[in-house]
Amino acid sequence: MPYPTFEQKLEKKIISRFQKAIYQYNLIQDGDNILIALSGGKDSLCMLEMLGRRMKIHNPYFKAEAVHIRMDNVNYQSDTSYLKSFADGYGIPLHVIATHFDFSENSGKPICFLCSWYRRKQIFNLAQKLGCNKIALGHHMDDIIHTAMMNQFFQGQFSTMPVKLQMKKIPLAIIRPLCLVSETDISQYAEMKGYEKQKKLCPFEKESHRTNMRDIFNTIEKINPEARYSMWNALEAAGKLIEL
Ligand SMILES: Nc1ncnc2c1ncn2[C@@H]1O[C@H](COP(=O)(O)OP(=O)(O)OP(=O)(O)O)[C@@H](O)[C@H]1O
Repeated sequence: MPYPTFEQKLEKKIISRFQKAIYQYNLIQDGDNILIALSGGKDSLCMLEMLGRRMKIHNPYFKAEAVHIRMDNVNYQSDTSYLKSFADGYGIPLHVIATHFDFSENSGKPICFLCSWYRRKQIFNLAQKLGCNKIALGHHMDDIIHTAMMNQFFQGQFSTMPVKLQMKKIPLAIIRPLCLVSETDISQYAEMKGYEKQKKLCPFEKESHRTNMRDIFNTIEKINPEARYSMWNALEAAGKLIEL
């Protein structure tokens, strides 16, 4: 039998990490109705592919729909016809919602915060309208670790984005099925599968604390290549990965 190629090994690795997350953190159960948040970036495309492939196996048995939010007054472009046909390829209907927010709103909050808040609001509204009990977001392991670093260094808290978060007031949970997958693996996979890149990125997306954390963490990983697992274990031991 021929040795598996790099591509085959990468695909197997991503699938096995995705499955491990589903079982280890009990992210998906029989009968779930999941709304997949699809930005059009590599992470949420990969998440949709993994969920779509898993859905066909019927173990666990769940249904899924997807949503893409377009901010009309932010100058970026996503190819919605590509996103529709991508989701369609896995039998997942895509809802596209156009919305906008008021830049002049004098709340003192940064634009990225406001944009993300309005986007989340639309996603939550649609999930409730469709009777979904879960929303899947495409954050990966690096996102979760960088957030933990930011919270620790800027907020004085040891916390992060949980892999599963049950809302207190509404019957909805947020899940992050790519939580055990690294950004490098997703980038290589996206390249290998020929995922289309977004046409024009958001003009407000620039240097941020998140970019700084990524650079610092890259340096840490050069010193200790196991650092991410150490950080993950610390978050797990402190009960920061699940909020029920
Ligand atoms: N416009 C959007 N419509 C629907 N979901 C979104 C949108 N923007 C972000 N999301 C969801 O929130 C997650 C995190 O968003 P973030 O902005 O960090 O990711 P991104 O860099 O835009 O794209 P991706 O994570 O897909 O590569 C996304 O993975 C996706 O699940």
